[in-house]
Parts: sequence; structure tokens; C-alpha cells
Amino acid sequence: MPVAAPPRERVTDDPLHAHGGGHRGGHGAGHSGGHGAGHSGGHGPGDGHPAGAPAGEAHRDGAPAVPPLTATAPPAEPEADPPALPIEEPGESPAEPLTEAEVDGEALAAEIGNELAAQSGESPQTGESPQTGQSPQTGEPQPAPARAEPHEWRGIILVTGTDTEVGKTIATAAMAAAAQAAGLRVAVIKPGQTGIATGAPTDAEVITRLAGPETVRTLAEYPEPLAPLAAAKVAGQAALDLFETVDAIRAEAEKHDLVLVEGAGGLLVPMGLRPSGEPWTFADLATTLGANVIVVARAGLGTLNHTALTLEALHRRGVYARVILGAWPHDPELVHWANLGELVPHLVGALPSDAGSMDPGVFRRSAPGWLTPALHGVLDNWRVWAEEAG
Ligand SMILES: Nc1ncnc2c1ncn2[C@@H]1O[C@H](COP(=O)(O)OP(=O)(O)OP(=O)(O)O)[C@@H](O)[C@H]1O
Ligand SMILES: C[C@H](N)[C@H](N)CCCCCC(=O)O
Ligand SMILES: [Mg+2]
Repeated sequence: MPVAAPPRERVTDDPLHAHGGGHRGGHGAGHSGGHGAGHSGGHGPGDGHPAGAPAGEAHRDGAPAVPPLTATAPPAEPEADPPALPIEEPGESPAEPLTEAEVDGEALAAEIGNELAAQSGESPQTGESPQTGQSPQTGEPQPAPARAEPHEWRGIILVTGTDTEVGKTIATAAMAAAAQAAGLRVAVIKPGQTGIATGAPTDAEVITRLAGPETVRTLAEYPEPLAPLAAAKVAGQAALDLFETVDAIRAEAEKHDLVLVEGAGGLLVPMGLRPSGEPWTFADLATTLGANVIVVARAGLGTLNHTALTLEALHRRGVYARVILGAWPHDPELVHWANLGELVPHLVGALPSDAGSMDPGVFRRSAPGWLTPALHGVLDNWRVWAEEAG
């Protein structure tokens, strides 16, 4: 089964991929002209975050590059060479139909391993490579660990999902736990928590229980289980302000090695209002901060479309993104293996479906095994992972 290449990076200055890197200064020049003295001049190079967000990401006062819920609009500054779709590169041969031999999880898992090996410049499982080792059991050549991301992600990471209830909170807790175990100082921020009136534990409470990061902050809470802007309106409460949110996140980034920011629902959910009165979305937060994004996705049927849509929306905005599977089933079916094969070039993690109900001690010890080294975990071979998970 062909596995598409990861999306080409439009962003050449990608400091979140580098150890100790700063953040692109998307809150700099584009912002300083229009939001009053409180912000002008306060978010340029002098704040320790080098300016230089790509032009297409620059914030425009009161005019979001892509208005919420009208995501079919082209990017504000169309590229001469539009990016390829994230899941399927143009010109790639269409997926070959599964052969009989492939219609079982084991065969697919092995094929995933070979695809990964090929992508990382290694020979497939049956080939020769100076990088391959030998299996102690069989003596057969084995692919060396495949790392999708060469560097650890630090600084500000935004966590969105392909939908609500996909496992963003559990995945955020896992990222926090793995990073803490690696010695990083971690903060988690939930800008808009809705549904307080339901009495369900808040995302901050879940993350505190499971991962216990140094800092957990919720910026605004609303009673109704709605999108944050809608919840603010029905409650007659103040809507989240984009730039107050940006400032709160950056303040924590000054004090922590890693700041995980969990959205509400998916990428284009209206989060709050700009000073101009226009709504802003989590995508706008990503471009304003110049932050990398983790997309938490489901493992089952329907996820390929939802994940591709979300990755495409991020790609068009120049935002670098990777994917975590929020809940990998204990008894995966063919569809799960097939989806894994398609998504694995984008993946930096996958959580077992019982992760959220684990004892916190078990959760914290296990979390590094669910995440690749990019996210301070130890998952460095998807083939081995697939074999163990299956
Ligand atoms: N890996 C997992 N293990 C156990 N439970 C999970 C897992 N992933 C998700 N769940 C459960 O599914 C539900 C939704 O998960 P979660 O709260 O993480 O979703 P979310 O994407 O953060 O949603 P929201 O948009 O409301 O923030 C929760 O009840 C959670 O316990
Ligand atoms: C209440 C829920 N669990 C989330 N916190 C909010 C999800 C908003 C989704 C809005 C939408 O996409 O229709
Ligand atoms: Mg959540």
C-alpha cells in the first residue's frame, strides 16, 4: 500500500523543531499597527521571539486570513506554487487495491514497517541496508528506528482535533507527562472551557490528575457545552480576546520549556472575538503565535477525510502540523490498520483507548511509549509499535 509523503514544509524558519528554538513572531509587525498601544511594539524581536512569520501568516487587524466557517476561501496571499494536499501528493499513483495477502492486520503492519523504512532511506524489511540490524529471534534484517521528526518540539504547541471528543485532552496529558518525564518544565493552557454546567471534570482537571504538569491554566469558563464564542454569547459573558490569549500563552512560554494549548473542538471553531469584533479561531491563534500544531485524530472509519481537511487547512496557512491518534483500539480491525498505513507519515503518537482511565502513575510511566522523540517520547519504530499494539 503506498503511503503518501509528509506535507512539504512551506516554513523554512521552523524554530520549534530545533532544540531551544524560539517562536516565529507572528504577533509582531502585523499586529503592532492595529490593536492599541498595549500591544504595539511589545511583540517584536525584542520579546525574545524572533520576528519573521511568512507573509501569508501575518495577522491583519480585523480581517482573519480565512474567516471561520468559510474555509473554502483561498489563503489571503495565494502562493505561486500552491501546496500539495497533505495526505495525497499530486502525481502520486492512486492507492493500489489490497491483495488477499494484505487483508489482515499482520500483513498491513509489516507493510507499514516497510513503507516507513523506505521513507527514512532504509531498505525494506527484506532488503539490505547498512542501517539495518538483525532480529535476535530470526536473524532477519530489521529496519532501523524510523523517526518522523528529527528534533524535539519545544516552546508553544497548539493541540487541536479533527472534532470534539477525539481525545485532545488525554493526548495533551500524555504530551505533558512525557515532557515532564524528560525533565522539561511544562504548562498546559485551555483558553476556553465550555460545558462547566454539565458537572463533568474540566479538561484542566483531567490533565492535572493524569499528568500533573507544573502549571495548568484555564483562561475562560462558560456554562454551556458549546463552542467558546457561542457559549460566551448565551451566557452574556465576555468573549475570549485573541491578543489577551496570545499574551497569556507567551507569558507561560517565558517560564516553561513547553506550553501545550488545547483548543475546543476542531480547528475552525469560533473561539472568541478580536478587538474589531470579528471572530477568531484556533487556526488564527496558531498563525498569530507561529506555533506548531498537533492534530488529534480518531483511528476509525472517517478519520482520513477529517484529518486531511484539518491538515490542509493548516498547511494552507503555513502552519506545521503532525498527528496523534487519540485512541488506538485494543482489538484493531482492518480499517484501523489501513488508516494507520495512510496516516503514519504524519504521526508523532498514538494512545491506547484505555489511556484516559489509567491510574495516573501508570499513565505517566506509559506516556513516553505512546509518543515519538519529537514529543519527548520513546516511540521510534512504528512497525514494532504496530506489532505490539496488534
Ligand atoms: N485514549 C483514550 N483513553 C481513554 N479514554 C479516552 C481516550 N481518548 C478519549 N477518551 C475519552 O473520550 C472522551 C473524549 O476525550 P477528550 O475529553 O480527550 O476529548 P477532547 O477532544 O479533548 O474533547 P473537547 O473538544 O471537549 O475538548 C472522554 O470521555 C475521554 O475520557
Ligand atoms: C463542549 C465540547 N465538549 C467542546 N468543549 C466544545 C466543542 C465545540 C464544537 C463546535 C462545533 O464544531 O460545532
Ligand atoms: Mg478536551
